[in-house]
Amino acid sequence: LIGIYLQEQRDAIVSAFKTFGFTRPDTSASLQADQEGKFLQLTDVEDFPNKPASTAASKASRSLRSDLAKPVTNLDGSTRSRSKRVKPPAADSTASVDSRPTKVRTQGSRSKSKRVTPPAADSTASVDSTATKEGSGSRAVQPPAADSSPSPAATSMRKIRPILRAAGPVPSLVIAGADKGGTSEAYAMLAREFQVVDKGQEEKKELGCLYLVMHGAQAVQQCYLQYFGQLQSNMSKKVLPIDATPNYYYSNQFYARYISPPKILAQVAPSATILFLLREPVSRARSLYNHFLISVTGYDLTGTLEEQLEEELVFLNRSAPQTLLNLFVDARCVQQTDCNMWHYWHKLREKYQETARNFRRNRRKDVDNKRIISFILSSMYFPFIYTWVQSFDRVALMESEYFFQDTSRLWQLLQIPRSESSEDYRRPENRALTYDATSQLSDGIQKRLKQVFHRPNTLLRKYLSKLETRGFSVFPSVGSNSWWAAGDPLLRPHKARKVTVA
Ligand SMILES: Nc1ncnc2c1ncn2[C@@H]1O[C@H](COP(=O)(O)OS(=O)(=O)O)[C@@H](OP(=O)(O)O)[C@H]1O
Repeated sequence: LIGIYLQEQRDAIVSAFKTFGFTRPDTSASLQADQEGKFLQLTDVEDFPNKPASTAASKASRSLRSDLAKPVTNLDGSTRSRSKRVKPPAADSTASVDSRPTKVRTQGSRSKSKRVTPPAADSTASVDSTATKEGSGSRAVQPPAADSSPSPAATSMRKIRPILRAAGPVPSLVIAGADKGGTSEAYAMLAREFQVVDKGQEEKKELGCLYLVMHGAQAVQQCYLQYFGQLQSNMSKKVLPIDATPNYYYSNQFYARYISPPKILAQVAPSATILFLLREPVSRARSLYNHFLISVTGYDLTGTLEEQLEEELVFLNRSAPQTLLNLFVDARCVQQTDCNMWHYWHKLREKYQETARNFRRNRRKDVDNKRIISFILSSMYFPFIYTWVQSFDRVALMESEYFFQDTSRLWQLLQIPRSESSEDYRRPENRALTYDATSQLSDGIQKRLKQVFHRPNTLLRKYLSKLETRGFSVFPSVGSNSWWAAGDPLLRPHKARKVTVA
């Protein structure tokens, strides 16, 4: 932990130096370019360090293993065949977990005195249909057959298959984004098929354990222990510990400038699969706007969607954010070993809050310090995806629109045997909610949105294509018809309808 802390501090100091224009000689050329606001050539994306994420993940896991005194519970017999044995948590250590209130606990009712006991070795059914019995009742996932030149499909299977193995009281699957990308439906489909939290826990889509990132990896791990500590198959269902908190990908609530949430999560759950459902940015903005308009309080949401977007576009076109934006959008900073992208991201967001508040103050008197939602920045997916891939080698990505067309594609993506159910798992409010005229966008703003998303979407497409060749699951394939293949948001024609709330 001291090592991580020192590394974070070092990143912070170097980032601060860069922000103020002081650089080390070896990075001065790129910073010079940054400050001139020049974009990297697109070809540079292809030159992104092809650092195998597994190295990062295993390094992170190694460091946590030595740091965390408390061993994790093994949920699946298959892990017993590993050379390293995982011990169940001691009863007293569990008590200390439970006695420490966390932010997450306040979100739902949790039993404070719950003791975590190790599940019976054979109680958890392996999810993998290829699992075979090994030894006395323990189950193991068969390693993929060795192939000399794996096809992308075969490689992606290899990447994804480990999802089917529960590896302790930590999530096997994290649906990390995007909010409004269809994550509730994806979660509901999985929760219908699998036991997702332990029986004493209320089923909850967004566990939010990573919100504790400021308190370190151990706090995150302890939070998961509450949900998954006693996770066992209830016989009718197989086990798949899931955390589906869709704004993890851009760390909505962390404000942990010098901490990389994916890095911390990789220390806690290095073998987790990270799923992203990426919705076309403008549809996402529209959906987000309606969501906040109708069911969320505590944010300063005024005016129509167009007015909100206008504000953000004006901000993004100013010269000061441009420099930050270029650093952020290109994920250029991530390519330097001494730079933390999250620093630029949070700075950018903070500046937006400040600027938008000033815009609003000029128009009306009653502006307070409520948070202001950004509809554009968080849909610039590329830098986020990039940093997540640096920490995890099991990442699956699907275009939301592709998922909406046929939700059973989720089973394919995750290599889970197909479910026959064709139920609509959408939240009732999502099913009943329709947009009203306040989400209409003029041609002028659509054109400007197209421009602002051109660069991030192009980078995303290039990067996804690279990931695909590296064997990551990307659905649909980057070559086929998708909004990211188009390079620009599709800006589909949109009919105004009456708002009805269920
Ligand atoms: N099958 C299917 N077909 C079409 N649209 C679908 C489907 N499943 C989910 N959705 C739409 O996804 C939006 C909700 O996304 P999330 O569940 O990720 O939202 S949230 O972030 O958890 O609040 C929400 O979008 P909007 O209706 O545009 O707001 C849902 O309607």
